[in-house]
Order: sequence, then structure tokens, then C-alpha cells
Amino acid sequence: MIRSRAQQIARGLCQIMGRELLKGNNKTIIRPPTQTRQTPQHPWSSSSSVRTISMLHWPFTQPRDFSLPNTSWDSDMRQLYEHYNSMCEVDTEDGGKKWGPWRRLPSYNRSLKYATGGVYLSKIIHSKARLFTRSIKEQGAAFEYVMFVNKEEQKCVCVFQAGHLLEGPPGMVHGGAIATMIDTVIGTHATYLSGPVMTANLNINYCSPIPLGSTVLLTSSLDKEEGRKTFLSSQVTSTDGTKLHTEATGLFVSVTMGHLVGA
Ligand SMILES: CCCCCCCCCCCC(=O)SCCNC(=O)CCNC(=O)[C@H](O)C(C)(C)COP(=O)(O)OP(=O)(O)OC[C@H]1O[C@@H](n2cnc3c(N)ncnc32)[C@H](O)[C@@H]1OP(=O)(O)O
Repeated sequence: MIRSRAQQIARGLCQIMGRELLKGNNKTIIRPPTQTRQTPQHPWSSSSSVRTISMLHWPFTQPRDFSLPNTSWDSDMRQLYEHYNSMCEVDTEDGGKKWGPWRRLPSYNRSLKYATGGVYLSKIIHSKARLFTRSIKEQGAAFEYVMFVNKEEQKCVCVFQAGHLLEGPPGMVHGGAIATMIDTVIGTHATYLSGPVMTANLNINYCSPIPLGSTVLLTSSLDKEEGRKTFLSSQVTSTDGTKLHTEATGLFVSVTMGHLVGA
């Protein structure tokens, strides 16, 4: 049997990841190996969904997580981070800890690194490729952000601080940078809900400019799912929620691993 290059890469990925390649409902699904979690560690694993790409521990190196606080974060960014982070893990009556309603999503400089063995794979497949929003090394210069998801409410929030390299109009954030962040947030949320997806449609209304250097809040909500299609909507507001900067809707279509690796 002759396999396409995409199939060969997808199969290779799955062999390295030590997972099964499942085909069904027009999508190829990566199933994580069964595991028991002792403590809350990473948000992508989900006992009820085999469709989520989960980041399991690779025995040799851990990719750098860019969503953790750094010295460039302003007080708004830190406060909102603490607010949502405190709802990820809550105290129990017996003095222990348990999961709260929110999960912080890690953020690596390549989406490939979310997969088990992805750090290794990213060295051999397009080794210079970087996720657009994580491609600038200087902290605070461009896209500083952290995302949290609430599975119960099917919501996602992102605290975003727009750095000086994202200028559009003088002193304001570039509309393309705002669109990039909206695509990233609702795209990540769609992936969390539906597995591998690609943006098919994105509609954006820019309501008021975002001052350069400021921190804003992006929210993403699931509107509906129809077969392979996941519809979401998003708002960008000031951190206290009183000022609406941008609103958007997006359609994400579930794709196979073959599609993602360039079929
Ligand atoms: C760990 C994670 C970290 C993730 C961290 C990173 C997150 C970053 C997220 C960034 C995401 C991106 O930027 S993705 C990059 C930008 N997007 C792209 O390059 C996508 C290019 N387009 C495509 O590849 C393709 O057109 C697809 C995959 C979108 C759809 O192609 P397809 O698979 O052949 O499906 P197709 O039959 O055409 O369409 C399926 C259904 O969707 C509908 N449909 C398709 N396109 C549209 C459309 N524009 N508007 C309305 N409806 C549409 C069709 O009518 C059909 O409905 P029905 O008949 O079934 O009812």
C-alpha cells in the first residue's frame, strides 16, 4: 500500500508519541495513553474527551511555557493572572487542594510541542518554524498573553498585554495584531473543545482603539457545534470589562492530522 507523505508523517508522529491513530467522523484523532493523574498538572488532559491533544510529560526536556508571569507584565496583567489562576486550584476542607473550574493553558513557541515528543519532533520538522505570537524573544515587546479555559461553562479568557512592536496607528495597537490574538484565542478554544481545527472564517468589528502597552481581556464562548464546524464568538474589553474594544465571530473546521501536516 502506498501512503501519502502526510499519512507517513502522521503515522510517524503517532508512533513517536506512543498513541493510537484513530479515524472516525471524518477526523483523525490522537488518543493519549491511559494515565492516572495524582495532582493537577496540565490542562489539556481531559478524562471525558479523547479528542483533545494532550501534552504529556516527555522524559527528557520540557518546552518553555511562555504563559507564565515575567518582569514585563504590568499590574493589570498580574492581577488578572492571579484572579484566574486562583480559580484553577482550590482548597479542600481537609486542607488539601483540588481542581477548580478554570485551567491555565500552557503556551509554547510551536504548537507541535503540545504533543508528547513534540520537543524532539520540532527539532527535526521545520526546525526554524515558530508560532507567530511567540516568535519575538524580547519579553513584553509584542504578544504577552495567558489563557484560561472553563470546561463547564465552555468559555475561554485571555489576558493580553500589547507590546510596543504591535503599533498600528500612533500609540494604538495594529488591527492585524488584534485579529491575530482573537484567532489565537478562539482557535485554541476550538481546539480544546473539538480537537485539531483550522480557521475557516473570522469576522471582526473594531469598536474602539486599544492603547499600545495596555492590558486587555479577550473572552471566547462556544456558540454552536454542527458536525465538523465549531462556531465561537469573542470580545476584547478593558480589564474591568467596561469598555468594548473589539468583537468577533469565528468558524473553525475540524481537520485530520494529514491536513495539519500539509496533505
Ligand atoms: C494545542 C493547540 C494549540 C494551538 C495554538 C495555536 C492556535 C492558533 C490558531 C490559528 C488558526 C489558524 O490561523 S489556521 C490558518 C488559517 N486558516 C487556513 O489556512 C484554512 C484554509 N482553509 C482550509 O484549509 C479549508 O478550506 C478548511 C480546512 C477550512 C475546510 O476545508 P475542508 O476540510 O475541505 O472542508 P469543507 O468541506 O470545505 O467545509 C466543511 C464545512 O465548513 C463550511 N465552510 C468551510 N469554509 C467556510 C467558510 N469560509 N465560511 C463558511 N462555511 C465554511 C463548508 O460549507 C462545510 O459545511 P457543511 O457543508 O458541512 O455544512
